[in-house]
Order: sequence, then structure tokens, then C-alpha cells
Amino acid sequence: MELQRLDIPDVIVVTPRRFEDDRGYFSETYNETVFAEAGIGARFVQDNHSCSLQAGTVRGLHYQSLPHAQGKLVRVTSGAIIDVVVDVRRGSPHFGQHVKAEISAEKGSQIWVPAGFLHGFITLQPNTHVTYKVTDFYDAGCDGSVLWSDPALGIDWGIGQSDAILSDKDAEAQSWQEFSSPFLYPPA
Ligand SMILES: Cc1cn([C@H]2C[C@H](O)[C@@H](COP(=O)(O)OP(=O)(O)O[C@H]3O[C@@H](C)C(=O)[C@@H](O)[C@H]3O)O2)c(=O)[nH]c1=O
Repeated sequence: MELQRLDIPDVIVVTPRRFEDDRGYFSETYNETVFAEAGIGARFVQDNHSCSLQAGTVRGLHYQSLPHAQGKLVRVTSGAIIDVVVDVRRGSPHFGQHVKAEISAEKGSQIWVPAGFLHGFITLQPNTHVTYKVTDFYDAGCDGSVLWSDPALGIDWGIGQSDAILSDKDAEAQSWQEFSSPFLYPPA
């Protein structure tokens, strides 16, 4: 398994090995022991799957606040995304900073997003299917969204604000200013 720590080093891109033959390939997409050795010693309790029909769909920037904060292990089974995470861990030297990674079905890479990050992505291809494991159950009362295009975050999504396809929840999300105080997460 290939490991790449991003500029916020708790965020890791992992690319499991593929065993290729004439039929195609085989890959272990998750193995508790191997992932724990790679620094992803999480207990996952729920698997999610979203399908976005059009390229340019933005989902995010989402979080679940304490006590239901979620770590997420995200992969793409069809299509491709740019995944974006923002560090919101109180006391983190990277607070408010973001990192991005392209995650695609073709490459089979995954991104590990620990609890304490805003998470979102933009689809690069139509019919993009994203599946991800999470470390806590969905809790509607703790679920929230921060405006993906807030200039205070300085994220280049590669798309104009009016061109993105959004849910109503994400189009009307709170600003970074509104979110960032009080801080919702424990120290890194
Ligand atoms: C996230 C979630 C949503 N739902 C429901 C609530 C709602 O009626 C419907 C659609 O939810 P959303 O619009 O929040 O779906 P979506 O915009 O795809 O939300 C997801 O975005 C990505 C970026 C993440 O990081 C995820 O954790 C999650 O927040 O599905 C669940 O039942 N369980 C869940 O775990």
C-alpha cells in the first residue's frame, strides 16, 4: 500500500495494491491491520455511498460536531473527485488551512480524513460514485455545512461559484466566520 501524508500530515492518501491479471485486478480496499499500521487505526461503524450525476457537483464543506465527530475514509468507485479538507481542530497549527487531493476510480486511491476537519469534494466526471467509511453514526442534530466558496478559506475549486451544482443546504451554508467561533473540536 502506498502512503502519502499531505501538508497537514494527519490527512493521508492511501493507495492499496492492485493484483492485476488478464481478468482485471483484485485489491483489498480496507484491511483493519494494514490500515492500523499505516496510522489509520479507526473503528468504522457506517459505510456511505453517493452518486453525483454531473461533473461540477460540489458536496461540502461538511462536519458533524462533537459528540458525533466523524473520521472518514473516502474512495471513488466510478469517476473522479478533488477532495478538500479544512483543519478545524482547536489548537492545531494548521487551523483554517486546507489540503486537496485528486481521488479517482482509475487509480484506486483513498483519502483518510480524521475527525476535526471540514470535508467536501467536487466531481470531475459525470456519474461519479463516492463511497466512504465513517467512525460515528450519522446524527442530523450535529450535522453542519460551511460555505464551500467562502473567500476567507481561499480554496481554489477550479470552478466559478455560479457553475457549481449544490444542495440547498450547501448553497445556504453558514460562513467560515460564523462557524469558526466557538471551535467545535478538541486539540489535535
Ligand atoms: C450524510 C448522511 C445523510 N443522510 C440523509 C440526510 C439527507 O436527507 C440526505 C442527503 O444528505 P446530504 O445532503 O447531507 O448528503 P451529502 O451532501 O452527500 O453529505 C455528505 O457529504 C460529504 C462531503 C461528506 O463528507 C459526508 O459526511 C456527508 O456530509 O441523506 C443520512 O441518512 N445519513 C447520512 O450519513
